[in-house]
Amino acid sequence: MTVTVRFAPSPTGRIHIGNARTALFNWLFAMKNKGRFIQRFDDTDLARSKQEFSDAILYDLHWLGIFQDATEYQSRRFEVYDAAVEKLKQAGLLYACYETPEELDLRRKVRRTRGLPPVYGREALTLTSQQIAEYQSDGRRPHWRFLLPNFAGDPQEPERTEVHWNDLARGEETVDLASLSDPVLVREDGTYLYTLPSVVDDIDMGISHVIRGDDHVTNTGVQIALFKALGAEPPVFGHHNLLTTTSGEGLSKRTGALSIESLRESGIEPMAVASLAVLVGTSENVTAVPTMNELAERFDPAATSKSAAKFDPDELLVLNRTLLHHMPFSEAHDRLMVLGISGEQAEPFWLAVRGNLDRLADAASWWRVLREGPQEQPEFSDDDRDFLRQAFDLLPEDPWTATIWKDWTAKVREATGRKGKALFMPLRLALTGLSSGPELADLLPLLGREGTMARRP
Ligand SMILES: Nc1ncnc2c1ncn2[C@@H]1O[C@H](COP(=O)(O)OP(=O)(O)OP(=O)(O)O)[C@@H](O)[C@H]1O
Repeated sequence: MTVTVRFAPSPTGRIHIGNARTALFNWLFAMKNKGRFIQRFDDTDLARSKQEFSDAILYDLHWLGIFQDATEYQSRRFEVYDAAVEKLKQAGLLYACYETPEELDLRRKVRRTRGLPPVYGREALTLTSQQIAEYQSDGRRPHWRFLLPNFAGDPQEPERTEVHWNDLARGEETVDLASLSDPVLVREDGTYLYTLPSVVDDIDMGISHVIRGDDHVTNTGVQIALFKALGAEPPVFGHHNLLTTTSGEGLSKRTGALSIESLRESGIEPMAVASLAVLVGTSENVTAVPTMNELAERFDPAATSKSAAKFDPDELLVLNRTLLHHMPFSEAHDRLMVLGISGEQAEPFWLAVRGNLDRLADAASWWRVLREGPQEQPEFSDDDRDFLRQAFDLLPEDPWTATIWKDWTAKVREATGRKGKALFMPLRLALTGLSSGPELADLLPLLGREGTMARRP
């Protein structure tokens, strides 16, 4: 069996870190199993869905390192859903209901006072043709409910209303269909709710594994019943825990909180985002994983905890630094070019500064320091200025060797008697204008003798 997974967001805003967790779980699962990844846009709500959001979601996924084998739009597939509706009607599994929301509300209240579960009592199944004609002449249009089976496909156990599945992330799961109303699949105005298009597409697109957030656990019972009603074998399901903000609030595309776009714009590396989005809320340690292949090796859907996990963007900065500190020049090359960092010095420069970066773009300010000198002239005491002049006069002549920094500072130490911070700090300030930064032993060869002498106070 070919493993085929899908990520199916509604294109109603930019995706957030929780959506990214779902997309990554699917992508890593496909990677591990040499499977296919289908990007499917749940855009049946034509009023709220926008093409610009679908495009932006693809952009965000590509930035993260997720590449789809196919892209599908539910809004282009209405005939397929209409055909499934016909099939269900023919089988007597989709029935017309005429109740208004107020009438349904009243019935629920009555059921509650009688101690019955507040589910739909299937009253529409017993409507006479005269009652239906009356509703229709009143201008009422039906909505359509799916008749849930009162046994989970097993004629030997007609009393059983429970649906069981072995969840990839949560293990054995059970939903009791008796606790649910027959779900509405088609609204009065003929539009579809989420359930039917999703199941029809999963069948049509050969989805073997449905991996998504645990906000869908209850839906799964109904969906398994619908797969069976449409004559298909249900896929394997996996429901991972949701991510929340640090204060425990849920995420929504509509608020824009923790959007992938905002994380990218704040200069975070995609693999820092992916590492935290996948490993947080699991029994794995959260570390910066440099490549998707390595993350796929660490990924285990069964390692997720059952409760929601807090996503702390401050943790991203730590992971970001670790990734940058080890990032090879070949990986940084193109982005450094965009920052104007190129030429022979680009590689030694990168190796010198990467250990000091919070964000890759910060390399530009170090490049400026190197090219133009300190951006702010430091104030020196008379003592330090005398010391610096003496030190710069001791700068060895060309050609320099790899040990130039060691050689120079040894001479300075000997001549001035200064050592430790008293020796290094004025030199660092004179060379860079800053009190901390990359190893001066690495910067000095990049400055060259001329560049270094130009910084003599
Ligand atoms: N906070 C979250 N943490 C993890 N996964 C989530 C989270 N929110 C949504 N998902 C998952 O993202 C996928 C896409 O869902 P959907 O498009 O409905 O996103 P949403 O953010 O919940 O929706 P909305 O547009 O209503 O804000 C689903 O599989 C869902 O389970």
